[in-house]
Amino acid sequence: MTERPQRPVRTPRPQRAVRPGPLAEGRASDPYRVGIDPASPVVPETGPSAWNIANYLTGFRLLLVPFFGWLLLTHGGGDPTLRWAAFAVFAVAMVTDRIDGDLARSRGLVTNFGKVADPIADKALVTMALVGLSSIGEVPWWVTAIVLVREWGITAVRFWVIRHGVMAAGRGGKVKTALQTFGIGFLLWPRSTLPLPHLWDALAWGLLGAAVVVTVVTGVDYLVQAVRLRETSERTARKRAARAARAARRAGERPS
Ligand SMILES: O=P(O)(O)OC[C@H](O)CO
Repeated sequence: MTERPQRPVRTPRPQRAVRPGPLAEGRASDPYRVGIDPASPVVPETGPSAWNIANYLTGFRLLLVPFFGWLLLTHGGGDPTLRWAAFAVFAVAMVTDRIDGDLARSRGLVTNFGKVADPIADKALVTMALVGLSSIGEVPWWVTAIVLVREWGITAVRFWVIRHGVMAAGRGGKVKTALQTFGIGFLLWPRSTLPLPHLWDALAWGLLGAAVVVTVVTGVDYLVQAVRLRETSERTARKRAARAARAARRAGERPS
């Protein structure tokens, strides 16, 4: 009987390191966990779970959006009681925005999930308010369009750069949200039923006008930050280094 030739023994290939997803709570040293908000506290080595009280509050705020919309739009926005109720729900939602941010910072519950979900919840509420007010003829559609293009455009930009780092809400964004909140809040009031309606009108429109300006300015600022983040991130640096190494290898292989 002839002996079968032995098959060469294969050495196992080294395993590639698994990189956490962009929303995974990596270690503080993980370049994928870069936040560009200098005010953000450093996430500890083993980051907090995304299932925490601050993120529950963000989820609660999202759940309030359809209820708020229903209160605003029922009877074409003409029922003063429902308008006050819509205002109250809007105010509660915006107060939770403040509370969840404070809780996350004071209890070390800042997560990448929260940094992305929190602005989305704010935008959902502002979208419902402005679309609702425009559809009942109380805010011009062009104002709503400018604000929504900026808000959802910046959300898209956040996902565009997410592999390079989490672009958390900056100070300008927070000022913008405060101006929008107060402007929209006053517009939700049934002002014609109040004493001095012109005064409330002037206050509401002044605040909303300022909000629109800050909304656009901070939108441009975020865009600049996003482009800079993509150009200077560790991920881009690693890609550049790998490309340079490949080019050097190819140059070395070329016959002289
Ligand atoms: O301007 P943004 O997109 O960062 O949003 C700011 C947040 O709404 C602040 O809570």
